[in-house]
Amino acid sequence: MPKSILAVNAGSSSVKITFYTFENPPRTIADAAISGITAPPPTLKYQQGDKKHKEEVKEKLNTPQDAFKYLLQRCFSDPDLSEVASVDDVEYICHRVVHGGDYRDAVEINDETLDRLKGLEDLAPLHNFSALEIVRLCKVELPKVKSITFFDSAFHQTIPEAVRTYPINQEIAKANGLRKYGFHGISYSFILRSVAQFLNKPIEKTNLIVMHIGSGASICAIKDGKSVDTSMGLTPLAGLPGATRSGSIDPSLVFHYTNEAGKLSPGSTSEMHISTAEDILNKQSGWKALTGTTDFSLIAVENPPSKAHKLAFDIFVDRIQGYIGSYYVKLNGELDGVVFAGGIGEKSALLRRALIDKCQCLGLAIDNVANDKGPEDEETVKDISKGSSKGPRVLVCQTNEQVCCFEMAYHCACSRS
Ligand SMILES: Nc1ncnc2c1ncn2[C@@H]1O[C@H](COP(=O)(O)OP(=O)(O)O)[C@@H](O)[C@H]1O
Ligand SMILES: CC(=O)OP(=O)(O)O
Ligand SMILES: [Mg+2]
Repeated sequence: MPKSILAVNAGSSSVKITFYTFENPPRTIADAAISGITAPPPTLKYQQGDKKHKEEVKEKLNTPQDAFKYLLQRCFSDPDLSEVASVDDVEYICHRVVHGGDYRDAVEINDETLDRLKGLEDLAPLHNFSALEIVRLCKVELPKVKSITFFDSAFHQTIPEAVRTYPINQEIAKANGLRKYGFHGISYSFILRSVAQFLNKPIEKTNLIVMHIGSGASICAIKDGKSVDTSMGLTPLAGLPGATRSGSIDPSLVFHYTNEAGKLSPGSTSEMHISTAEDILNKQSGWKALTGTTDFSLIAVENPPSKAHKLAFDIFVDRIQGYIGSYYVKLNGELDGVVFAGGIGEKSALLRRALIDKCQCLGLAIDNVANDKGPEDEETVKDISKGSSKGPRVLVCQTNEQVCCFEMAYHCACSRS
């Protein structure tokens, strides 16, 4: 029986795993995810063949490693899942890691690379910590399986110097790696490839403005198939607001917020050096601070339940509109399409309509019926532009970070054998 490849996407509040057959083209064997680790009880979503279900998890899962172990066990013990009955059936584990510093490519994990990645943990403690804890766990508990890490930041290594450099003391900036990195790159490369194919254009001639908007939200300007700017920065906090993140604010706000802000947060461990300010801006801001909910589907409604919900919606539209205007100019108006992706981008017709209405001056227009319908389950890219529109296409892309990790691992494996 061919071995499988396991792709892992660990977030601060969720862990998703997918098993694929190690063959070309790959076939999904099973998909499992735990969400709500930080807001118990956690929920399990499991899909294997036609079997699909969702359940509340009774066990206590305090960390992403607990969730990962639970998911593995759940898959290995499923009598219908004979293709992955134990670790012996796994050839590679591909881990999505948000911050890869200066790494341009995927990295195979060994003592040296793991040490280098540890050095990056402070730059994205909220994201990298959980992913690397799972990498470490795999190294100890599944020592025979090769782990490869794929970085969200790698796609943005093409961002020009004047865009990625912060105007601060450059010696300090270089010594501490303080620059714009940008994230969601695994998703952007999947979207770029899918959209270029949909538009029947070579990737290296494709110009797009892509939004990956979910609980974490960012936007990217792609020129000739390369990232030339993105809204996230040194960390995933910069740019657009999100479920619990403030997005860009005046940095001085930190010093006026509370006098506790600069101290280590009570949630900080000896390995996660998070200040109260980082904790507030990353975990206690965004939709949660404005409305009490982190669920944008309760905010993006025709009749918002409160003024605060309406304000949260309007803030999001305003910030995205600002980036679209700026990126349109950066791309010299030579734009093939504007693409919506991520949980909100793929599911909220209301957000798409409100935003495109505000960008009409760029020639963007949508077909309301196509927009309301959104993409079908198996439809990766859907065109929702108004038929008569001569402007750039408006598209929805159902992104898939897991499959992208798999494809890269497959590519690495093929090029080595
Ligand atoms: N119909 C909808 N309308 C608006 N927002 C939605 C809808 N469905 C899901 N969402 C939002 O999508 C978010 C999840 O997006 P996703 O990209 O999956 O998140 P993550 O950043 O955790 O990977 C949810 O928090 C929810 O707010
Ligand atoms: C980079 C980032 O913000 O990731 P996520 O949206 O999964 O939190
Ligand atoms: Mg995500």
